[in-house]
Amino acid sequence: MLLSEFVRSPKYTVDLNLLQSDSQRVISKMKALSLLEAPVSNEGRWAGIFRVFPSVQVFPSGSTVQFTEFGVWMDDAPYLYADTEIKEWQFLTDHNIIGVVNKEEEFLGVIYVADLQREIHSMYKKASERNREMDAIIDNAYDGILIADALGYVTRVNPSFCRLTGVNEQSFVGVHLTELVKQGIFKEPSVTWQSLQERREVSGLQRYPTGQEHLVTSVPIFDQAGKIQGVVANVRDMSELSRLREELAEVQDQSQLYKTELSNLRKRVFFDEIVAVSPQMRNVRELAERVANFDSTVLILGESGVGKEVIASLIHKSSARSQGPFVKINCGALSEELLESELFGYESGAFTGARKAGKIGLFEAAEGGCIFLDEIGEMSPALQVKVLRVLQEQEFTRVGGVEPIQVNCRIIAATHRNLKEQIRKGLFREDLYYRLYVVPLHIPPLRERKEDIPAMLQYFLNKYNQKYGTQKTIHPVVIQLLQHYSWPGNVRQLSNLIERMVVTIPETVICEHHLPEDFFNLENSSEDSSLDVLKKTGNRHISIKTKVPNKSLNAFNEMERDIIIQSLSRFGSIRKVAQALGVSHTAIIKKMKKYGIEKN
Ligand SMILES: Nc1ncnc2c1ncn2[C@@H]1O[C@H](COP(=O)(O)OP(=O)(O)OP(=O)(O)O)[C@@H](O)[C@H]1O
Repeated sequence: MLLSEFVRSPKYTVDLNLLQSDSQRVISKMKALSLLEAPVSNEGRWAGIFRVFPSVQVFPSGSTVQFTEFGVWMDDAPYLYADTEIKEWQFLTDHNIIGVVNKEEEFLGVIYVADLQREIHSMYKKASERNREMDAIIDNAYDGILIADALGYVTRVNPSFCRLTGVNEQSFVGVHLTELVKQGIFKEPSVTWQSLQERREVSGLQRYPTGQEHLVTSVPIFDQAGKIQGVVANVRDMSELSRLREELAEVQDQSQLYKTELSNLRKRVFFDEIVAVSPQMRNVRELAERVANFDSTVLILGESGVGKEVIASLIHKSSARSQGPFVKINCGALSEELLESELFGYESGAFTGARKAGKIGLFEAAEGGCIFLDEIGEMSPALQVKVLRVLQEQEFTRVGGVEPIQVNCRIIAATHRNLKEQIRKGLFREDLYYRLYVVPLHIPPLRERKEDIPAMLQYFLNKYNQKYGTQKTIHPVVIQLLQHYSWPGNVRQLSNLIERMVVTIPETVICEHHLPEDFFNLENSSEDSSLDVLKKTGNRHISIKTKVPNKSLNAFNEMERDIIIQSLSRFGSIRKVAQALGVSHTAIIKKMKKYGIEKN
């Protein structure tokens, strides 16, 4: 703070000439203004102070004084330069005012001693408050703090510093930093000493007598003139940090473990959606689960409706690309041109009818995810070349475009065709076949894995009961019957049949006679006839004689005949059978005649 901030214009300034010529007038004026002291200037320069003594005259010893009737003026009265910095009250004066001059000693004004004292007092108060705050901060800091002066002597350490170094305060205060190194309290090189010598911030690890290593950061302190005042060292407890780091690593490990477990669990849930009871289907499921973890191309082989798309979608859902898109296309459902523009997109104006802005293809749409090329065996050789390029170089060109486009998507292909046969016929490229055949997954037809059928029936029954809010069950005989059906449409056909029966049959139990006629009229290659099936179910009480079955009976007739035979053996009389089946007595007799059934 500079003195100039306190300079004020005096209430009344006395001109030396006036004082000498007419001191009485000066005194009257001062009295009128209730002033005891007034600065005296001589041609704009500081000359001294004129003091009015109301009664007794006191003359400071050694002063050069000039008397008037009631006052005295002193030409050695105090004055200060305006740029004096106020640090403390350094001089004593018995005057109320002090003159202030500039460098040329021209009179600028006065300062009132009382003002100055008040200001200095408040400065001290603030400084001591700040000191107390600083003390509290330093003493309570969790980090260790050491302060040394410009020469390197320690002036202060806080309790944390003593705790971290394991050395008491007395061993530090007043001791030189190099001495502390000599005593082995600080290991060479001392970060703090280095910071002081090099006049810059220095950080480093220091090992202390506790055996522990801590991070020290030392910062030199400069005054306004850039002169070094000392150094402050901050010591951070690294043991706490390394403990936290270890804890964090442990938590991260654990969270990684949970993530893996969660993703495995999710995979399990996805794969549990697939009915797989037969060993063949279990193998397919296991293999699909395994390949899901790798980004390899998968070729799924199998008849229509066996579940190729289900498997492809599950592989995607449980792969690392699961957050990306799963794009599917049936290559057999579109013409070559349309399929090409669907798969690869086209540039603007590529062909008549093309959109002006062009269009992105499905390969681009599958970026970061997976593309499922269903019925790839139906694709034309020209397009096969383009797909091969995607597989080999991960790039393609849009229809009508020249710029290659990079793509990152996993390819899963499927076909019901025998691709080897197609290659022989020249319809499928061998190079593409081997590119696709990295991991082949063969899904057998339903007729080759009959163990799956009861579980499938139950699975679809639950699914459609849930969907339609019904509570249908299936009679065990129907299960047996359906298990031995050849299922040309595989799982899709089975699913459709159950849905149809759940929604069309009014009764709760789905029985043989509910099976639709057209279902059995379908030419199928079941190796067992329905009749054989019923026989195999082995009702030991059957005492029904049947003639040799008529070879021309179709599946439905066979089933009708089986139902009558089975009902007769169960209920014992034609009347009861008619009742149970909800038809007339004569209708049963007619049917028995038709199928050559005799009741003993
Ligand atoms: N193992 C299975 N478990 C449960 N549902 C299945 C299973 N296999 C197939 N499905 C069901 O059968 C239906 C047909 O399956 P999907 O469409 O996957 O067969 P696909 O082999 O791809 O047929 P296409 O070759 O005609 O496209 C789907 O509704 C699917 O949900």
